[in-house]
Amino acid sequence: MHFGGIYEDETVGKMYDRRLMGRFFAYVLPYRRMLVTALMVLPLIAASKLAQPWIIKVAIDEHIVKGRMEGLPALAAAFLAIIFAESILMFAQVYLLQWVGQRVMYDIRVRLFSHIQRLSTRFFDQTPVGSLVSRLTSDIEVLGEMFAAGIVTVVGDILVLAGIVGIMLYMNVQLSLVTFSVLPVLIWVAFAFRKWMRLAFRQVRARQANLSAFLAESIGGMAVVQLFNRERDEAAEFRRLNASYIEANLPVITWDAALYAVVESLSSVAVALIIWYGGGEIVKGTLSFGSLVAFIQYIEKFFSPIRDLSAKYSVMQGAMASLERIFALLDNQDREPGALPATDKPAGAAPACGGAPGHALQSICFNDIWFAYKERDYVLKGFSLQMKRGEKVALVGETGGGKTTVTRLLSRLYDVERGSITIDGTDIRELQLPALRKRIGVVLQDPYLFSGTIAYNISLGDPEALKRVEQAAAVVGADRFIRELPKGYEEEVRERGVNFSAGERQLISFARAVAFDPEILVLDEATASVDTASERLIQQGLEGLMQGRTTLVVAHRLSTIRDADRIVVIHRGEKAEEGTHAELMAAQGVYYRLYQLQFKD
Ligand SMILES: Nc1ncnc2c1ncn2[C@@H]1O[C@H](COP(=O)(O)OP(=O)(O)OP(=O)(O)O)[C@@H](O)[C@H]1O
Repeated sequence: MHFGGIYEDETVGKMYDRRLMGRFFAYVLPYRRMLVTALMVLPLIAASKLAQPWIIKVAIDEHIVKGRMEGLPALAAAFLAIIFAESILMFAQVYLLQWVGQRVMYDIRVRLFSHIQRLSTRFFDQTPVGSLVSRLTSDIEVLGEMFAAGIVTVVGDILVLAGIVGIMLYMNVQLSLVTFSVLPVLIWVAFAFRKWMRLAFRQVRARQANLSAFLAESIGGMAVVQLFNRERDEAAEFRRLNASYIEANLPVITWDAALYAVVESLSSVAVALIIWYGGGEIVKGTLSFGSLVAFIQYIEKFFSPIRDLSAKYSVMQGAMASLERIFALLDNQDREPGALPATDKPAGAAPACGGAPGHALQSICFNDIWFAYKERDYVLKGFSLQMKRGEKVALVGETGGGKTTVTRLLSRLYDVERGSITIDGTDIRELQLPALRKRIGVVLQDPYLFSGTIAYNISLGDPEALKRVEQAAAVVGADRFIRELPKGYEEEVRERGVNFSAGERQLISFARAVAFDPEILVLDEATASVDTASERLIQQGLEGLMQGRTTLVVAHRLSTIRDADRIVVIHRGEKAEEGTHAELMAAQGVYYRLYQLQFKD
């Protein structure tokens, strides 16, 4: 479980990665017009920032010092107008950038989700759901921050900085050089802090990942935690992870605060230098008073983007790490299997079940199939089974024997490694997945219900199935309890169907299978036992469900088994016995012993 280790490999990348940004840019490209508009506003904002101290300088030097009133109101008005224009431009720029950011996030989310939908069952076996959810949510959110935190406006900041340097040099070269003497220190500090911050961030993100993974598991398994009185230990573990997260944050806070303080005091030093040196220049008459005031204002405008640098830096770093993870997922090619061209028929796929494709005697044929989830660890070893159209075959055997696996292979959640499965003589690997899955209706061992109405859960939004909802519910006998619900078919199902009993959930999932009207039915009976009344209901439901369909059922209830046309006993991935209930009982083999075991009471 979740004690100690790091759950997710936390990659803390570079601040800027050309390759990643190049790929990311492809998503921004469709919105280039908006982006360019936002960028075009940047020089205007920079100009208005630069103009303000200049107006003050003119007001002081040309009017206040000289005692000339005329023109002063006009200057004040110009100052106001510039501030007003700047705020409008800022609004436009922030809005445009955020708009682009939101669209880009939307597009990446859609792309990522449809990519995930096409990944194979094996991929989902190996990937924690939590990590996929965070790819689609928090990782993409971080990309949005890149727009929100004004990374793009760094271009604007650079314009402002360059403009300030230019204007200061124009006003007074010597004073500018004196002021700029703090710059080497500033640059050194910024670079040194960046290095330290990067290490600290790595820790923070790793521990944050631990914390989220722990939460996902612990909240997901809350019922177990509560039933086994594990709250105290879970809380202790949470405190530990939480504390280690805070601990990792402390250096970041320290560096952040220190950077802020250092930049702040350097800017004060610069102001002090201006007053000391500039004051002397005024006395000597080589600098105007207005220029001195303008100098001080420019210096403040010079330092403020530098102060924000650390925040922008951390956003960029987070964004690079997120991009890395998002692209890694997009690059994952572990797709659901496609259809093989008929000529590529795998070896060993001879139609051993007899008959030519199209009119074979057997409906379904498992022909010497081998399969392993993990390399070489075979779960099925040369399993064969033939089923006639309309036949009802039950798979039984001890737990872990491979029964469910047989059903998964039939609907191609996984592909067989050796041997073949044919339906009406055609290898299922030659069929397109949607075509194959349209023919097979599957009832899973643990029926999964979505949040939505009952009608939605039966039809899953399929228009054809929707027409058959009530009829399907009636066939499996689910209509009785549904009709008693206050809103009937429109009753809301909460996440995973928690507001329904296990038996009701099963009946809904039976109705779902019927609504899709498949010719083949695969039924993995729930192992959980239900009370006798529900058992009878479910039994009746099953009969309705199986009517007229070729059915492969993983059976746990002996009542289901008894009237199966054939029973196949699977033992450690191999067929141990096959026959009707009566035949197998008479043989007194594995089935007989299983039966005895279950009925010994
Ligand atoms: N997704 C998976 N990844 C790895 N191993 C798996 C996976 N699913 C099943 N197995 C393993 O394959 C074996 C067969 O599992 P399967 O579910 O087919 O058994 P079963 O006969 O249906 O059991 P039960 O009666 O308990 O449902 C088991 O040993 C199981 O641990």
